[in-house]
Amino acid sequence: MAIRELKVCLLGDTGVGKSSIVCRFVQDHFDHNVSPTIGASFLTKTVPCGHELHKFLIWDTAGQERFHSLAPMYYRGSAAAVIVYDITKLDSFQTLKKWVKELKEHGPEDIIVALAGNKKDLGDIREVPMKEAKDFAESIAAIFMETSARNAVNVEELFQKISKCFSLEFMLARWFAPYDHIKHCLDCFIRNCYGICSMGRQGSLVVRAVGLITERLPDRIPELTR
Ligand SMILES: Nc1nc2c(ncn2[C@@H]2O[C@H](COP(=O)(O)OP(=O)(O)OP(=O)(O)O)[C@@H](O)[C@H]2O)c(=O)[nH]1
Repeated sequence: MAIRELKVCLLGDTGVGKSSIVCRFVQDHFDHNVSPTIGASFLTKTVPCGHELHKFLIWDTAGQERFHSLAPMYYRGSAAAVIVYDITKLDSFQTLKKWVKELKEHGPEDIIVALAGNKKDLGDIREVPMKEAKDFAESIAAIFMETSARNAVNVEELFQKISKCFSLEFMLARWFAPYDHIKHCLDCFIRNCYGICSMGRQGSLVVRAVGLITERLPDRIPELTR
């Protein structure tokens, strides 16, 4: 099975639970007395996604203000960023908005952004209404989940959602989106040829996809070349 490497960074205020989310995802473990991250830490985990394997290269950044200037090193070149806030701390949601702005201005152009409202288990003392966060996520086309690293709620699901954004079907659909006239061909391609094409760099994959469409669906060539 082809392996796709996905660099992912976690951003957000200190104490919101970034390291705990990563620890839950990678080791299925929760530590009540985790120390604040210094600089950043790095972990990996490989998960299946359809006919592919996705290897997450996870950079868990330090939330303390004194480390803020290091963050670009980690979000640069990232395929996705998980911005974490603590649902019991309104301030951490304001910080999240600053991260969104910074990523928009200085982050990779096509980065996938996921917002995680952590400590869902402390819902009775929440300060950030779920609807407000969800609406904000929608307004910036971000993935949204409320998680609990402590109770293992939605952590796996969060990474699955990110993973899906890099699945073959999803990426092909994104690349071909501007070409409405070959949409039907693309649908046919996905239905008929999925699993045959080799994974590679984006360009070679697209070339191969178009090659397969023209080979298998010659009657569609006029649409492709219109
Ligand atoms: N109740 C509850 N506590 C959590 C949860 N996730 C993390 N915590 C606690 O919150 C505190 C901070 O967690 P960390 O994972 O260190 O937070 P962080 O965002 O990595 O912090 P920095 O490394 O300083 O940026 C720890 O005491 C954790 O045990 C959660 O889902 N629920």
